[in-house]
Amino acid sequence: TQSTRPQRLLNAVQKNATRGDPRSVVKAIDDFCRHKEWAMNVGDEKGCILDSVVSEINPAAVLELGTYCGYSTVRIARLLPPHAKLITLEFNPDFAAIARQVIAWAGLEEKVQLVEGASGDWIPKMKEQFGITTFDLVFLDHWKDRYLPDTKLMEECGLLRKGSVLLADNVICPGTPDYLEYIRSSPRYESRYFKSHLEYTKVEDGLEKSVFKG
Ligand SMILES: O=C(NC/C=C/[C@H]1O[C@@H](n2ccc(=O)cc2)[C@H](O)[C@@H]1O)c1cc([N+](=O)[O-])cc(O)c1O
Ligand SMILES: [Mg+2]
Repeated sequence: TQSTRPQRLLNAVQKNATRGDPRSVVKAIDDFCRHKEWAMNVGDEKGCILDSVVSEINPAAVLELGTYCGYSTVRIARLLPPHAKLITLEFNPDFAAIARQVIAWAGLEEKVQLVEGASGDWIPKMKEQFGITTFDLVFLDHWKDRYLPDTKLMEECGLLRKGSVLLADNVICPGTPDYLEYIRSSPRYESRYFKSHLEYTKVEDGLEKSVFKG
């Protein structure tokens, strides 16, 4: 049977990365996507911006929307302090199965809770299911038309506190125009655009960092 791209990406990790070494897992995926098959990971260039935002916040509770193969999950989790938790939501069970193995290869299972299902269903259940009060950081990288409804849902569910940071991938390419319009015009957020490039290409893309004012 034909393998899928996520399966080939996992094979590249298992072949080229060292177990328990998150940096080598990140490098193996970037090498695979740059030289073998493009895949929609945040990538190394935008990944460095992600790293700096995570390190600046030093978050105890992180939510990632859109795990895919677990590339950004590993990038974020490797920087978290002990006892910090990253909850990552993945809708596609095949992607989730691959991501679990990538996260395990990096040795980060203790810090990551991968939850299968739709963000719209799970966001309202975060508090009761996972004992979350608020998230210090949310990384949005799932379906682009879900960024805005899910942000409004997180506000309504009281999952954001004064100072919570939303970091959104792909605000230029593929683009999230309704989200950008909302977040940049809302008095409840301080937003800043980090110009970069679409992963593994020269096309412009960037990350929007938005701090919730409460
Ligand atoms: O489309 C993009 N991303 C959509 C990601 C979607 C992921 O989020 C999951 N999800 C998890 C929970 C949900 O509720 C819904 C989906 C989906 O099952 C998928 O794993 C994209 C596209 C390009 N591109 O160049 O075309 C570049 C990028 O960086 C991108 O992120
Ligand atoms: Mg993306």
